[in-house]
Amino acid sequence: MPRTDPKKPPCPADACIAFEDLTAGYGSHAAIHHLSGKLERGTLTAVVGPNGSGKSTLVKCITGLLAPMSGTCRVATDASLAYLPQQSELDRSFPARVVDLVALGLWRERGLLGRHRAEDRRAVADALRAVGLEGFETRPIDSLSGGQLQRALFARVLVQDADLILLDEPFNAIDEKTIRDLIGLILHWHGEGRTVVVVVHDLDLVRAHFPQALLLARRPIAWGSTAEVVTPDNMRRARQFQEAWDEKAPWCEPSPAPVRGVA
Ligand SMILES: Nc1ncnc2c1ncn2[C@@H]1O[C@H](COP(=O)(O)OP(=O)(O)OP(=O)(O)O)[C@@H](O)[C@H]1O
Repeated sequence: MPRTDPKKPPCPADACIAFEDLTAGYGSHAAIHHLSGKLERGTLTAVVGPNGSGKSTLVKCITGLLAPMSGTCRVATDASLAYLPQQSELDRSFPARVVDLVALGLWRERGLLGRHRAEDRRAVADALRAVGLEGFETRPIDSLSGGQLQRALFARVLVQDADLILLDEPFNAIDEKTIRDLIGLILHWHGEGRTVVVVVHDLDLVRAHFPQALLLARRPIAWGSTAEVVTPDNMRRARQFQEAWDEKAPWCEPSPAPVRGVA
């Protein structure tokens, strides 16, 4: 994991995540190029951009699941991390009950096979209540609707009690009521001073609820306050850049345009 590599300089004190000329991707194929900047502690940031613009790749870099091709991605060493991947990456056929799925959020404290204490069972019950899934404890996860599964996954994040929360497209194929409830949890986490990073496609949601935004199109297009980043002009630039992207281009060409609003 980048954040535990003793050869790398530590994350700046006010930052939860710091990128320095980060280029990342798969094999020899880069999906994000030359990202520099930092996310301050306690911020709520939406990562936006067209399909294939590198949003999930960036989140995977932050988790340490993907190592940079060049540059660095550093996470504060004292920040515990909770990560919710896209639902499409989850195996719903895994034979588990809702309560087991949520209790997985405690694995750091208890280990995967550790016995759960009364306080753990309380934490899981509280989390299920908070996401509106009281009474679903023994339901097999493959019997849940998409929205109910997302609520259960948010309950797992709740019990993780992490300083840094990364959510990859948590509102995909979810109804409006569920989105409202999940947004409420995200705002609550932000209010508690946690750093929250969410990949979001719905720009109305971003404008309404996210103070900060990072707009990607294989490279950073804009980063800063949402009002300055999610503008028609920037969205058009992102689309144009993404559509003009040459998959066979050398992966390390410098960014041709300045990035506005980078911290
Ligand atoms: N495991 C992988 N192996 C090879 N290429 C990948 C892999 N995952 C993603 N890519 C490629 O990296 C690029 C960026 O993908 P990424 O999933 O990060 O984009 P995204 O912005 O999250 O897209 P979307 O909005 O469609 O979810 C795409 O060209 C994609 O095909």
